[in-house]
Amino acid sequence: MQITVVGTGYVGLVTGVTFAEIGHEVICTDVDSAKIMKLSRGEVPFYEPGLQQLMVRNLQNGRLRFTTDTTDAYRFRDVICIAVGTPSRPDGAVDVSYIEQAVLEVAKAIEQYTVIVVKSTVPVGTNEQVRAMVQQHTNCPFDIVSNPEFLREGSAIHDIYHGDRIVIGADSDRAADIVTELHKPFGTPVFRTDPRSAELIKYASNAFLATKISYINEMANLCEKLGANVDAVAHGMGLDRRIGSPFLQAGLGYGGSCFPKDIRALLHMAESAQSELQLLRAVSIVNEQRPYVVLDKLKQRFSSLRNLRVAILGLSFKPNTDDIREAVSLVMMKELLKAGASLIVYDPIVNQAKGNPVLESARFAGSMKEALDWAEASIIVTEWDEIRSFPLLQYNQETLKETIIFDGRNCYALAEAERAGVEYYSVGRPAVNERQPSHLLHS
Ligand SMILES: NC(=O)c1ccc[n+]([C@@H]2O[C@H](COP(=O)([O-])OP(=O)(O)OC[C@H]3O[C@@H](n4cnc5c(N)ncnc54)[C@H](O)[C@@H]3O)[C@@H](O)[C@H]2O)c1
Ligand SMILES: O=c1ccn([C@@H]2O[C@H](COP(=O)(O)OP(=O)(O)O[C@H]3O[C@H](CO)[C@@H](O)[C@H](O)[C@H]3O)[C@@H](O)[C@H]2O)c(=O)[nH]1
Repeated sequence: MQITVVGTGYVGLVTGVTFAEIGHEVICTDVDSAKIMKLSRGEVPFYEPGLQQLMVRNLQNGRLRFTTDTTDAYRFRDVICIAVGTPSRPDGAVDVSYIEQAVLEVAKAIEQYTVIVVKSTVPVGTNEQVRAMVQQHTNCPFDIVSNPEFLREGSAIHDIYHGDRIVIGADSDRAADIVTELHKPFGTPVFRTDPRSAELIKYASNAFLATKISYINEMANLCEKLGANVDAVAHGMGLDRRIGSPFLQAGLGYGGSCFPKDIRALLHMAESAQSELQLLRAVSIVNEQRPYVVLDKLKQRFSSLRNLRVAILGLSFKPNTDDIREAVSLVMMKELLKAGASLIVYDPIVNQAKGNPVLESARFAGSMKEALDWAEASIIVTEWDEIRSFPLLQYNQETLKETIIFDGRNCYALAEAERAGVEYYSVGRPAVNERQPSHLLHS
């Protein structure tokens, strides 16, 4: 099929490249001309494992191309997928202006029956609004299909090939058949429904996953009071197939470009519809407290954080991505700087401030060792493989002094910390080699 993907961010680019890989003729377009130039040269502007290789292969075989020319991109296509951003407004509502702008350009350009697929995460009712907008600007026949995306950053290619479902929200059987056909080579089960339900499935799914995370994080708080181990609790719970083990990893909570934004959006949608989502409100509050749970441990250990040298290990909102949107590392750094601490940061991929004011106030280390050499306390924020597999024994041996470890992602077994003789604080588990509060280390 002749496909166009609008927006070359994490979703758009991965979608375009994988559609080309399964045999479609794909054009990707973006308003950001610098990005399009970069992509045309075969350079992926962000870090996503496996994407570069797949993209270059499809550029070379001619099934994939990039352009800023919207007439070229929209005129004679079977399917146009919209994958532009839908950020939060200050009140939590979704800013759909990028969708509106993209759709307007599509409506003005199409010259044959076209299926317009909305892949972006959009509030319930948006697909209907989009239909009305397109109708006003074209006499061409068209259909709108809601087709929310469920990929995760860091494992996006894997997720596209091994998805649990493809949701198709359409009023037209003809359009739903085309979108089903489009995805057929992936072999993923298809669920067809109406557009409003499809739109809500996306938000309800993200909110449910976030609920699992906040639930286990509250259990972690309780474990600390009762002397239980949250990793054992999560494991034992997850063995029940009705519960399942994914998304029960306690820690610093969820961040990223989706969960926080989508939960704000769902709360806003519910409020506008005079429907109260009490559970989801609590999920969000629990999540906002997570960085402070670990920061409080630091405050208890050191009576003052002033001039304390702290290493932040991991900056991205999760491993295997360079995305720092709503990353918990930024909240923690801001609070530590406010308390007068000095920071060194290390992340295997995020190695510059990217114009972020919080990151600009920290020193970047070129390696874990450099960060540990300098720091008196280390906070594990993102569980990159390199960070989680760093031998605990080396924390002290490398530095020839004691580095107190605050592990926000429970990367190490408690027995390992005991064996290594390190002073180790994690989440929802007893402390190892706990010492009394002191100023000594940084006096
Ligand atoms: N990031 C994820 O993992 C993920 C997963 C599932 C769903 N989503 C949803 O998918 C959507 C896109 O997310 P993202 O993270 O890929 O966004 P992104 O911010 O990384 O990229 C969006 C791209 O759209 C481009 N754009 C904006 N207006 C445009 C227009 N009129 N024409 C052409 N291009 C335009 C921007 O320049 C940018 O390159 C959002 O609704 C998001 O909630 C994201
Ligand atoms: O047990 C867990 C699992 C995740 N997280 C955190 O939750 C956040 C989100 O993680 P993840 O869901 O793996 O990454 P995303 O790329 O944000 O993907 C989510 O958001 C996307 C955008 O909507 C959806 O498409 C995906 O299905 C959904 O998983 C990260 O900060 C993780 O550290 C935990 O704290 N504990």
